[in-house]
Amino acid sequence: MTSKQTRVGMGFDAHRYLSTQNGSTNTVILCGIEVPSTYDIEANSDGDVGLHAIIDALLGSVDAGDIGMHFAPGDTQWKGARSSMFLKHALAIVHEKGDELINIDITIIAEKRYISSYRELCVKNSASYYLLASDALV
Ligand SMILES: Nc1ccn([C@@H]2O[C@H](COP(=O)(O)O)[C@@H](O)[C@H]2O)c(=O)n1
Ligand SMILES: C[C@@]1(CO)OP(=O)(O)OP(=O)(O)OC[C@H]1O
Repeated sequence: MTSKQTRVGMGFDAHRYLSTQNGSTNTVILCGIEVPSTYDIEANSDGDVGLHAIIDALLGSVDAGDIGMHFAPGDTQWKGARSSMFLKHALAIVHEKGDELINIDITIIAEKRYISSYRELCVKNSASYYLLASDALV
């Protein structure tokens, strides 16, 4: 008989803000959705800090390294890449190892802009990537 183990992964990411010429039409990507922002995010990919942190947590939970080991920082092939693609890769590794995702808890630290009005959309959208009910992603 095999016993089931619960593994916990912890992820973190931080990106600098950049000024933008686009003014009020500018957006950044957060948990896969476009959020209006008067700043840009400095990144090689789409700079989705939310998904990058989750990807690190997923990879860490199954001892599969971190995001930079799978998608090298600065590699031009990832220029502007959507982070949902990186996430798909990390999830596939979790599933290949016979593990399943039960719950995600994510904290976004951003003094500007105030993002609570996007919270529900971010949760619903992120949960859809994992086929999780949105109450499993908080
Ligand atoms: N001092 C460091 C910092 C990062 N890495 C690798 O790069 C990846 C991306 O890191 P960010 O800080 O830019 O998010 C990270 O996953 C590491 O693989 C490093 O090797 N040394
Ligand atoms: C996935 C990568 C690929 O360039 O994306 P970045 O946008 O550079 O983001 P970061 O969180 O700094 O590091 C992860 C990188 O490996």
